[in-house]
Formats: sequence, structure tokens, C-alpha cells
Amino acid sequence: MTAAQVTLCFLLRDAADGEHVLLGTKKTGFGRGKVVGVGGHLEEGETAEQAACREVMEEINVVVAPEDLVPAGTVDFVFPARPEWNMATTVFLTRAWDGEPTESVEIAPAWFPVARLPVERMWADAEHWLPAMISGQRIAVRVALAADNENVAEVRTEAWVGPV
Ligand SMILES: Nc1[nH]c(=O)nc2c1ncn2[C@H]1C[C@H](O)[C@@H](COP(=O)(O)OP(=O)(O)OP(=O)(O)O)O1
Repeated sequence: MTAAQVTLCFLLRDAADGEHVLLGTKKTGFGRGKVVGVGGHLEEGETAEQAACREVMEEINVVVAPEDLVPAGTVDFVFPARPEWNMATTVFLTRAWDGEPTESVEIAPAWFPVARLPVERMWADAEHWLPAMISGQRIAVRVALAADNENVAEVRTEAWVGPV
């Protein structure tokens, strides 16, 4: 089954106690109740960059210019027990945007220190790839979830060579 194309965009800013990342509590749909990255499905004909910019506008009401997106790599989420949930994710970081993140129907945003991510409220796989990407590693990750669709069965990471 072909994985759905999705994107995630992580806003980063410096604070007195180090670097912070914008995450948010998902209020609807897939992953409801979890702390997740801002993002979602690509629409027909959209590039990952276009989708990332649209999703940050829709979900947290900030404007990110495509040229301010920093490609961080890819994460393939594989759900062997629910292959229809499989997603191929293109991940971006950004340090430049216009506006203040605000809550939408989909997500309640909040800043978290990168050194103290709320891993107990995130997808169990997030700690295996998110800190590495935020630290500047460009990686291609394949996460296989366990049969319960929650725990992690396997994580494979390799260097990301970028779009071909
Ligand atoms: N195992 C996992 N770990 C993780 O950290 N994020 C995951 C994940 N599996 C999926 N995601 C993310 C990727 C994607 O941004 C998001 C699901 O996309 P959406 O938020 O767009 O889905 P929804 O069904 O809620 O919304 P619509 O697309 O508007 O219907 O979940």
C-alpha cells in the first residue's frame, strides 16, 4: 500500500534556557491527544514545501516563507497492523516566520525546551528522530510501529541524501 505523503514543520527559537521547539496538542483526527509536530497531508499537486507553509498557517496561524524552510530529512511511519495509516513524511525546520503561533481547531501549540521534550505525551518514536533532526542531522528514518500501533518495533536511520 502506498504511504500517504505528509509533512511536518518545526519552528525553533532560542530562549534563556536553550533552544525551544514548537509542538502542539492534537485536538482532532490522527494522533488526537498527543503532543505532535505541526503538519499534515499534502494536497493534490502540492509540494512538501507548499504543504508545510499551508499547514503552519492553518494550524498555528503563522506565515513561513518557503525559502525559510530548512530540509531536515524524511521519516517513514510504518504501521504493520494498519498499513492504511502508513505515512511518508518530509520534515522541515525553520527559525523565521511572521506572526505569533495561536491555537486552531486542530492543534494547541506550545514551546518546549529541546533538551526536555514531553516524550511521554508524544508518539513513542519521536525521541528516536526528532532530537537528531533538530540538532542539524539530515537523516532518512524508517519507524516500524508495533502491533499495538503505539510502541516502537524498529527504527532505522541513515544519512539523508536529499531530494533527487
Ligand atoms: N508515528 C508517528 N510519530 C509522529 O511523531 N508523528 C506521526 C506519526 N504518524 C503520523 N504522524 C504525523 C504525521 C502527520 O503530520 C500527522 C497526521 O496528519 P494529519 O494531522 O493531517 O492527519 P489528520 O487525519 O488529523 O488530518 P487531515 O489530514 O486534515 O484529515 O501525524
